[in-house]
Amino acid sequence: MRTPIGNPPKIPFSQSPLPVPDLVHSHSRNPAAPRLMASCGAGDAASAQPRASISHVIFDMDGLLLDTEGFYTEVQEKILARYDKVFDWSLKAKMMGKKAAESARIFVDECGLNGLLTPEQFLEERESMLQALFPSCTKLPGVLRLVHHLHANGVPMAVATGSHKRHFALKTQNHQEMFSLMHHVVMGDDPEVKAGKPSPDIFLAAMRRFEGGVEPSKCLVFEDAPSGVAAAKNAGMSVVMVPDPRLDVSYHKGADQVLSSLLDFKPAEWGLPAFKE
Ligand SMILES: O=P(O)(O)OC[C@H](O)CO
Ligand SMILES: [Mg+2]
Repeated sequence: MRTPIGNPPKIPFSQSPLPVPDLVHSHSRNPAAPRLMASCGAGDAASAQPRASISHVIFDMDGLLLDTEGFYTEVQEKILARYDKVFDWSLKAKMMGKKAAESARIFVDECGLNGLLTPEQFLEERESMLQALFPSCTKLPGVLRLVHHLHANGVPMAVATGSHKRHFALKTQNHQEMFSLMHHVVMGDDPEVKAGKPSPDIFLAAMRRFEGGVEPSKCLVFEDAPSGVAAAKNAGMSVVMVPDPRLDVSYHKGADQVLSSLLDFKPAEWGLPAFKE
């Protein structure tokens, strides 16, 4: 019998103890799956006082701009199956968004593989499978519309990804036009990024590279991972979370806003130019 890893969520989405969650069915990664959308704090309506006065935007990449998280899951499931164990979303939540070496250490420790597999062997083993999958990744719903809208309105944008340079090149090779609209990209192997998310390093580095100087309170981060949401808050920034519906809702509470999809994002709520519908 296979051994589940970690502690699978015990609270189904429909019985969440969090306040005022709305079930939404539109625009999800998997249209068949209802998704949870929770709004925290003031400013739900575009006509109300903005939640913040945002001037600059920083996007996470994996699982937010590009649909690559499923590739990591698929490959890690294959590796664990060899040890007669199953990969689950409580482990996924701990690994996602982190630098490769950090998430490899978590994988080995949490799965009880010490003595059987080193983090380095894990990374080596998954590498060829990931390299084959990355170039086929697609953009997530609402990404292009939002990036084009912000660019057309002169809002400076950057990307802050735990991904290292080689993987970034493979993932983005078919999305050059979109990435060319970013002012800059900061990757996990950048010398200024001493520690991965949830450290604020990567978001602070991304902020410093904008021209003209900008304060954290003027930056809005878009993230899908719990570690990324924590990193943005540790950097003193506002954060919109667009989580996978399989992620337990307890991970939503650090975010300033939780959306089902970027298609649900309303720029005016954040003091940004509204979409012209
Ligand atoms: O989510 P990102 O873009 O920070 O990427 C982190 C890892 O590469 C994948 O979880
Ligand atoms: Mg991510």
